Amino acid sequence: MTVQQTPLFSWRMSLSGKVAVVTGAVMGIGKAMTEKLLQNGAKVALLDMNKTEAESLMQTLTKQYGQERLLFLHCDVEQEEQVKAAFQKTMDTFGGIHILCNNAGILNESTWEKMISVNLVGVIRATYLVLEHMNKLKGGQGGVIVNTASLAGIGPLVSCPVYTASKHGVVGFTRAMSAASALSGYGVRVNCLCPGFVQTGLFSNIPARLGPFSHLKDGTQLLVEKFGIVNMSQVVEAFFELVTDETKDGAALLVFQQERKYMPAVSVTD
Ligand SMILES: NC(=O)c1ccc[n+]([C@@H]2O[C@H](COP(=O)([O-])OP(=O)(O)OC[C@H]3O[C@@H](n4cnc5c(N)ncnc54)[C@H](O)[C@@H]3O)[C@@H](O)[C@H]2O)c1
Ligand SMILES: CCCCC[C@H](O)/C=C/C=C\C/C=C\C/C=C\CCCC(=O)O
Repeated sequence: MTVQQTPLFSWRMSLSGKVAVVTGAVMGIGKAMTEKLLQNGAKVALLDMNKTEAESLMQTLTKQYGQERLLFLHCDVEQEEQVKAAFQKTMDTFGGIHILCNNAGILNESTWEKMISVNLVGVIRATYLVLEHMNKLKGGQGGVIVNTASLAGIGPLVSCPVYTASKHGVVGFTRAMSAASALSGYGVRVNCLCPGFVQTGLFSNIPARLGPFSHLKDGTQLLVEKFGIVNMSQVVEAFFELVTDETKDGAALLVFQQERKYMPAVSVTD
């Protein structure tokens, strides 16, 4: 990968000509990530289940960035064959995959097994499948994976125990997978993004999403007031740092309303 040295010892990867895949790409945080990648010269494959939103987004993006840098692929991250086919189509169209953003996620404590399936199993599945293309030991060019976790990946969102579990799982998987990749020589960095509350579709109709814990909605509202709402631009800047800063591997970047900070790694061997 092309790197440029910038002050303060950070190594920035240029995105010009790089190929990125974003899951959950047509709305909310995934859409903002997609736009940031395009603004910085990447080609992007947008994977999502929502064909209607995809259609209008693709029209807008095509006008701005050109058809040759874009690909929409209808894909449910729960479906192994769809994810495999989407990566293959991206390889065939753009000739490689350098960046994977495992962003697709849902919040519904009533359908909790599905939530684990999308939020955690989906991330693991896409990671293993993309490594078939990215892993330097398998002829790939290396790359970076950024998983969208949440502040609920490092502390409890009490009204959402299973959502919390799914995001703690994403943080744990990120850290261990990063170390496994480094020790194995895959040439793939793995980081995760942990935003606070962000104004998106997921952050709406909250009481209904809490299912058996809808009676805890007032406490949730207090937590929202305590943490505040994080602007999408802050989320996107944090995401961009995790993608481009070559020194970040196994990092969990917390995004608060006023600041962003890295969660220190905890060692169990010291
Ligand atoms: N909004 C927040 O407050 C917040 C905070 C921290 C983390 N997150 C996380 O950010 C990620 C994006 O959420 P958002 O807030 O942008 O939500 P959103 O609902 O606005 O967007 C989610 C996107 O994912 C897609 N999607 C859902 N299930 C899918 C599946 N099975 N396969 C493929 N695509 C699927 C949807 O169609 C949609 O385009 C999620 O992982 C979420 O947990 C959200
Ligand atoms: C019901 C709203 C759903 C939004 C989900 C989304 O992922 C956002 C969650 C944001 C914050 C709440 C989660 C946990 C807070 C607990 C601890 C944070 C610890 C912060 C610190 O250690 O400094």
